[in-house]
Amino acid sequence: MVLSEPGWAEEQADAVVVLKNVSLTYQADSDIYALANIDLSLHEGEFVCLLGPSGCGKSTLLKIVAGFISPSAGQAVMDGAAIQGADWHRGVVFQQPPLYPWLTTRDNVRFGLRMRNIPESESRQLTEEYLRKVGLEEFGNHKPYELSGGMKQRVAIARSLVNKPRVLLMDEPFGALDALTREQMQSLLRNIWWESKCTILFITHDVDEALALGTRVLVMSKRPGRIVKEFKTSFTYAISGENSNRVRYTAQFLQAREEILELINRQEISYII
Ligand SMILES: Nc1ncnc2c1ncn2[C@@H]1O[C@H](COP(=O)(O)OP(=O)(O)OP(=O)(O)O)[C@@H](O)[C@H]1O
Repeated sequence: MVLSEPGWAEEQADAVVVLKNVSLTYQADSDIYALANIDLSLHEGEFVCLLGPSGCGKSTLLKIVAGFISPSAGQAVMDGAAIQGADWHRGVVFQQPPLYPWLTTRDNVRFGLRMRNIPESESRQLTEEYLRKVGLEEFGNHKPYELSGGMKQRVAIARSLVNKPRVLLMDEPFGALDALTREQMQSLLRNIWWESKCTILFITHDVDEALALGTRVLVMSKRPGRIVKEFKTSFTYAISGENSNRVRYTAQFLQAREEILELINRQEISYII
């Protein structure tokens, strides 16, 4: 594993999304400085995990990339054009999947395709393909209340992926799941990422999850959030192979884990002081 500080210049090549000197201030009773001077590039096919103390601006950063909010300063760009509003090229998955309770699994997955007026036969074929990919082909006619938490999250993932987005933005998608389901979902996501080659930005509070999935792990400072350290990682490849769990106990994995935890804890402590 190579450890290195974030470098703006070297990150420009083959970037899908670029945030350049982005800051975000929420206008509340008093101004809330959520993000400060963020320089970040997401490259084609990367799996970038974002960690940091609670309230440091992770979701804010993701919302800027999604196009839900605009930076107060700086630029957010995708494929060379300013990000302006939400767009199906950037799929978003939240911790609590906002599924339509009155629609079946199949219709929830198809919803975005219908909005985009994709022809019926193509939409049907894509929906079945993605239901299969997330292992829900037998639950197409179920309503959300008939599904477990992990299954609902599978629907949310399929609903985003069915649009074949170039970028998938995930805000603590497995945070509410039990440990076993969480590991199964990580494995499912890793396979989908590998197969689809889409670029993923993934927020988590779980250092092990970030190291097990990411090809790059970014650690943010306390608010106003800045990216303070970047770890290039490749554990995800080994974990996808045989004897996967051994990787989690290797010296490299444990060292990276300790370093990241120490960085975050340092931020949390100085935040309290
Ligand atoms: N719409 C808003 N209006 C005002 N302040 C906001 C708004 N959204 C977020 N904030 C504030 O901005 C800061 C960053 O919030 P954000 O949700 O981005 O942090 P986070 O790192 O994702 O937090 P957590 O890890 O706890 O989910 C927090 O202090 C939060 O209270």
